[in-house]
Amino acid sequence: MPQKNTTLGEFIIENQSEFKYSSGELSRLINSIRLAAKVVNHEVNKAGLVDILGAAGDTNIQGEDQQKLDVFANEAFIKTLTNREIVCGIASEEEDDYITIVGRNKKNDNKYVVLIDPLDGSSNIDVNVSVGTIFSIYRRVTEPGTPVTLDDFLQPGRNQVAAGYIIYGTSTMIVYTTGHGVNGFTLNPAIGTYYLSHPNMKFPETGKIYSVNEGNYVHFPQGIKNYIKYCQEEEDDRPYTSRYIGSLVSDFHRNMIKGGIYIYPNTAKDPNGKLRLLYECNPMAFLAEQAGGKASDGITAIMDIQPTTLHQRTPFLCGSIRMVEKAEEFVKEFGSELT
Ligand SMILES: O=P(O)(O)OC[C@H]1O[C@](O)(COP(=O)(O)O)[C@@H](O)[C@@H]1O
Ligand SMILES: [Mg+2]
Ligand SMILES: [Mg+2]
Repeated sequence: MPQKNTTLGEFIIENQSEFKYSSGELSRLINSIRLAAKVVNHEVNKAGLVDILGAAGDTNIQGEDQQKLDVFANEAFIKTLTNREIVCGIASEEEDDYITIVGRNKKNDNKYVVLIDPLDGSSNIDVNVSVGTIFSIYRRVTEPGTPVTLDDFLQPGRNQVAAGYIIYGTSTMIVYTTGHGVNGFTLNPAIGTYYLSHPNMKFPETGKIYSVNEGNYVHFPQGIKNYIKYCQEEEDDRPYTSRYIGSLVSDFHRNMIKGGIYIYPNTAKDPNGKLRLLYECNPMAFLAEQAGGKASDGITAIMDIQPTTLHQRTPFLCGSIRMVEKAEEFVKEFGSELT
């Protein structure tokens, strides 16, 4: 068990050998994400004082109004990763297409691709509610020395070599996995160092919290409607408590610590769900499974879905294993079709 208060830098080095390709590249990659997260954290913490609140004036490929902080975070992560010569490609929620990084030596020999949601919970930026960054890392499938292709990004979640999130909340934390459990590190802002504060994080097997935007209830599939009614019944350990921050990272983080389920189903407005498979659902699913939880679209495990497009969406159920299993029972019995 890792020692509490180990710094993130020490932890990365100590655990490098766990990683089957351990040539230090992945460690350098995680270190770069740590650096970019500090840059973004610095801006988030003083958001009201600098011109970083509000819309940036453009829309992204999802048709969403980009917030200034979406654009700032996107640029910070892309710049930091590009300058460190460790990735051969980056895909982002805020970029229409993937970015090819040939590298200073123009040899395309870097081995990893990174997919990011630079700023998660954009609707909460202007109201000082916690937001995050989500990242997913794969080893490329194409030969090093050749340009990266879409195939390097459209890999099933099972192929992830690392994934995690940064939460910019009452404290700033990095929570990640390389397939050997989930660990959380808290930033000591006075000295700019992350310390291991949450070793070996585990989802409680069950919980009493459900997180869903009930404002969309009438547009939910019957199975999800019935599961929400089940959560609200006066029976056994129910009713559960409804908690919904509206930032996936923050709702996930709370549920992983306290036990709970997060649901964003398909709706009339979003027939394939709202959340993006590659840079929201896959990384959270990897963390969930590594922490003993579960993540599916109601029927199929998220990490078993074969992606077909960069920004594809999926219905998402994620959290404590017993709660996700129960919700899946309702989906199987009453269907995921829209009513
Ligand atoms: O406002 P809604 O429809 O409930 O959606 C909230 C969900 O959408 C998101 O904000 C989508 O992420 P982005 O902010 O990165 O676009 C999630 O963080 C959150 O869980
Ligand atoms: Mg998001
Ligand atoms: Mg986002």
